[in-house]
Amino acid sequence: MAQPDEEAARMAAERQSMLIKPPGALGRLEALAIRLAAWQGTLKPSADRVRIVVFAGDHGVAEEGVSAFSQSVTAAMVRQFARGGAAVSVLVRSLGADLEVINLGTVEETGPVTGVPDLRLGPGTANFVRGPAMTERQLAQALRAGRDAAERARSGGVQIFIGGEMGIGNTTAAAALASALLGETAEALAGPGAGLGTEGVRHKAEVIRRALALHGPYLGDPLEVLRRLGGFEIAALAGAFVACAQQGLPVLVDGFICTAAALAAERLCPGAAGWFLYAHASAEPGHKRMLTALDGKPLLDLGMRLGEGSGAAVALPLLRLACALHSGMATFDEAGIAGKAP
Ligand SMILES: O=C(O)c1ccc[n+]([C@@H]2O[C@H](COP(=O)([O-])O)[C@@H](O)[C@H]2O)c1
Ligand SMILES: Cc1cc2nc[nH]c2cc1C
Repeated sequence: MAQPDEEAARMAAERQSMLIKPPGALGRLEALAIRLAAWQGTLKPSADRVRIVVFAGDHGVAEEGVSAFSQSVTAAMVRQFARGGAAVSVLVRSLGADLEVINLGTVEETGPVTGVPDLRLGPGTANFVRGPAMTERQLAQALRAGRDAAERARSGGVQIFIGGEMGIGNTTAAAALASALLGETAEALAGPGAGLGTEGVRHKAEVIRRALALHGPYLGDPLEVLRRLGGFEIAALAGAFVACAQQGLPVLVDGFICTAAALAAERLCPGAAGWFLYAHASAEPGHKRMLTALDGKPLLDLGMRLGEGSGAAVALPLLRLACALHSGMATFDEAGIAGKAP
């Protein structure tokens, strides 16, 4: 695991105390700048070079009727990511960030989509109510795809890594995964996802309960939990997040599904979460429990529940502004302003 630079953190904290403001007056933006300084090993950090990697995949458990949308939406959205019409496409343009989209296995073929490598590991995962979601080989390949994306980002000079996901049914997989990892009930983690009503959420919790009963004896090992209950995109995110932590590349974690992947990453590689920031509180009710388990305090709470990395993209300007204030403000000495009253 990479280690943050504590000397850079100390110097950044000292600089914060010298800037022309009452100590602490910039609230959490101060701690954010200091953490980025420690992660980047520099007094004046920046969050200019950012990459969003969206992993897409379909879920066998969708056949249980756990989503308000049809699986064809997953492939359709992959095409939109590339064509520029999706929310994340607009956000990356607006932020000047890079976007990578990786199809790990949609039910519908997307056809050739410019700029989207087709790493399909199958036509979606298997239905985990009947057996494991992935084979060992599929899990290894998904983890590898995530690791490769993190390594490309690192070697490309990216300063902040954002993972995104697209997969109809993936809030069921994320809830099942988190339920197994946290020892929480299915009811505590099942929510509306992309748009279920009350009865739909009740059915979704029942489906998760059945899956947990089936896989129960094998849920002691986080890798096996990921293989049995996860998804291609969730495993890829977990692989990417572990690799980011190992290389010292900070991660801005998006919503419900990405946080489930962050939880899996922390269980696979304890200490990895030391490199994660949580962008926002998803409207999906179970998200809070995952954040509590990770001791994560989201930056924003806008009621978002889109995925695609969109919540992280929306939070990115806060990181940039924290860095700009930290680097650009004058110190009391420079401004010739007296400090505290004698
Ligand atoms: O990121 C979130 O917090 C979030 C919360 C609810 C839904 N989503 C998105 O909605 C899709 C999954 O919803 P569902 O109901 O099909 O499981 C998937 O493509 C996610 O990106 C995302
Ligand atoms: C249209 C649509 C877009 C999405 N983007 C991420 N998840 C999504 C789910 C749906 C249904």
